[in-house]
Amino acid sequence: MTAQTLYEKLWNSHVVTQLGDGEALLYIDRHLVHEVSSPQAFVAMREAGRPLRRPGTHYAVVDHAVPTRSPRADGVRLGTIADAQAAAQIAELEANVAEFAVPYAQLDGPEQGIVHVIGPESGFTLPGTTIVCGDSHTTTHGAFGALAFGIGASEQGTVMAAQSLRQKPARTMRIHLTGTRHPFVFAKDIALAIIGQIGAHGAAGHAVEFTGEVIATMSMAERMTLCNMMIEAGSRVGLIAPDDTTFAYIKGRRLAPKGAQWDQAVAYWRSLASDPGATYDRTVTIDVSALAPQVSWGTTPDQTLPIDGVVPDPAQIADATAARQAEKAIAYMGLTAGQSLDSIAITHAFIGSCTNGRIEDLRAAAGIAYGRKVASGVRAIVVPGSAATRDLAEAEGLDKIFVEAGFEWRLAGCSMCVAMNDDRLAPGERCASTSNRNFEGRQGPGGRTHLMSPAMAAASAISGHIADVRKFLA
Ligand SMILES: CC(C)[C@H](C(=O)O)[C@@H](O)C(=O)O
Ligand code: SF4
Repeated sequence: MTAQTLYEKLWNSHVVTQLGDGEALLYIDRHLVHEVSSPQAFVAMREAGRPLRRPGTHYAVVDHAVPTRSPRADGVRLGTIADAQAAAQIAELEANVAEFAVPYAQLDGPEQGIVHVIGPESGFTLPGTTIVCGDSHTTTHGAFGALAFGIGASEQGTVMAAQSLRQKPARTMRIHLTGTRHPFVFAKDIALAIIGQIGAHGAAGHAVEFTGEVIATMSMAERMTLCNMMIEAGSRVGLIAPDDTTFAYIKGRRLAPKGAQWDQAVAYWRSLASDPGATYDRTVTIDVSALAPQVSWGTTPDQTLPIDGVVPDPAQIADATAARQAEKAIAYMGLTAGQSLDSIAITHAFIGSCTNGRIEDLRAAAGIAYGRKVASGVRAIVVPGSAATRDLAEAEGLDKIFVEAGFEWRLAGCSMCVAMNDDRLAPGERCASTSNRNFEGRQGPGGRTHLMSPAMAAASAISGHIADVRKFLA
């Protein structure tokens, strides 16, 4: 048999039937649901008078609209949400999951959190499965060796009714990471450097698989950060072959296989790795040894440079379109060509999101915040990716480190990653952010976003300007 890549194995094992024209009917194992993208699909099911084909294969949560502060000490309750639109979205999701018997991570329950954080934490995300969600950052789950991708509202309805989707296979792209990184260069820096190099559409049409010795050194949190960001390079699929790190992460989680099933599962999961000699349509090799921490200066994630760089001069950019885009981005961002990136003053710092709201991210930020103070004039918020992450962080005392340093310690949710809840920037405000998108208005109309790692965002909060975290190395 010909050597297969991880992607090909996942694809082939889920094809129900070939439909012609290169399309296949693909079996969908699991569907994650959140309040923003799911309402239409439930309406369609209701109108068609259909039940869900396999209710237990869906898992719903509220994350985008939830406030991260509550007048109640024990968390957010529907009745305490002031924003009428947010409250309505959450109420609708709750009514839908009750009507269609979809398992639901309660708003005030122990598994609430960002959909891409709680999927893995609950053991819902498993290697070898197909996972979909009406959300572009579903790429995150590929870190487990699952074929996971974002889908639209009508496709969500199809999955609910038929447990399958028409799909065309993607081309394959291998991103091979070699070398040894600086201790303050994280998965986020590597992701931003990749996007900076290949462009915001550089992986379009491709399923990306990460390989190389750097992956072996990464925790699941870092692997998820990498895969999460691949949608910002245009790829709907980011993949990493499951290994012992993956299995150690999954073992014992609520929905993970147990007993003899566990052993069978691990044996199968091990077989998913790309075969020696498997070929990819494209390969990009990146040596991480010389990488500096990265920061975005513009309004697309590929407008990113090493922290020791300067805001580019559009006049020096040869490509006319890129030059125009740079000019527009510099104007929106209120920057000056030639200005050093580590001199840009900030008003906000946001540590959180499905990219960087996991316990490892909070530890990295707390390591920088410890014994220091947020600069005056900066509002810094730390938003755990899930209630479970928040509990774990509190058990480790991270909340105290943050609060003593002047950071606000919040409840779980998407928060300032996306302007769909109370946490947002006002026009002209500038944020050092650990999220994944720096589009115009992403964190609030007129707000300015600089993407970076949690350690960099903490260093920036303390410095009052975008700062090189390597200067904090004791
Ligand atoms: C609201 C949702 C559909 C959206 C997405 O698809 O990613 C959001 O999560 C985002 O990050 O922009
Ligand atoms: S944290 Fe941000 S990127 Fe992730 S699902 Fe929420 S809004 Fe989307």
